[in-house]
Amino acid sequence: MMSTHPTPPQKLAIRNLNFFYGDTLALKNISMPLYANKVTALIGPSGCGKSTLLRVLNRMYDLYPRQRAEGEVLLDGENILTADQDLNLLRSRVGMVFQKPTPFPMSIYENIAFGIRLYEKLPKSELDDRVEAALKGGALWNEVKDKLHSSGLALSGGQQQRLCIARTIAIHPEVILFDEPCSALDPISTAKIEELIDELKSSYTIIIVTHNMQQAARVSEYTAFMYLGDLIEFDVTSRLFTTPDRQETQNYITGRFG
Ligand SMILES: Nc1ncnc2c1ncn2[C@@H]1O[C@H](COP(=O)(O)OP(=O)(O)OP(=O)(O)O)[C@@H](O)[C@H]1O
Repeated sequence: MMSTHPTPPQKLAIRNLNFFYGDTLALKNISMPLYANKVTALIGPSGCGKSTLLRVLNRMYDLYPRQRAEGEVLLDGENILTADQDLNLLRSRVGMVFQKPTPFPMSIYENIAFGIRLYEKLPKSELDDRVEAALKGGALWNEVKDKLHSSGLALSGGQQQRLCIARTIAIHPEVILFDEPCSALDPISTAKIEELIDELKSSYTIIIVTHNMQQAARVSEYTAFMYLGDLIEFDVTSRLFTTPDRQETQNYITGRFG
């Protein structure tokens, strides 16, 4: 049951979503809102379907045979699961940051410019400005401004993850999906990414998968608890972590399983 907070506008609305890996049903009739300019955390034990749900939101699963979704995912009211979607356009609107930092084997500058060029033809000076703005948005500019042409792979893990975030925001998405973005990072880098997520939500709608319940409690306004492909409970984070409606949620957040 939702508490009585006024609800913000929905950027995405998931309606009666089923997801199949071959014949296996991995998401079972999921319905939930994803609110604009808020951070929503997806939590639950391993294998419950968190990553699967995230991969539906930008049709990432379309890259694989025998994976399919049924139901509706409305982005600004339009169902993105239809066959006629322009998937390149969709993925530019719904960006994704993965668990392991995955910079391209090219310079820091090119890591950002590459994605922009896929969508836009800009004169050099404008491209430079966009690269700078993206690196600033990724809270990385000060650390790399004097070495833009050295390899992105030479950065630390935490810097590489911020480079990946900068690369994602460089193409001006509306939604950013984070799949356990801090699990390969040390506590200081983790704190930086969490701070960054907090800043990014003023411009983007953010969904984050995390195994770390403290992290979910710190960064998100809404939390969805999933178990075995079901959405067990969705609520305002502070409420879900203090007075959940469901016994399964209570068991999970108190560490009794998972
Ligand atoms: N490529 C695949 N083919 C078949 N089944 C899959 C595939 N990927 C995931 N699954 C199954 O779908 C279910 C949900 O997996 P998913 O990776 O979404 O869970 P998760 O909650 O993200 O787990 P974790 O926290 O361990 O990353 C699991 O039962 C898993 O075994």
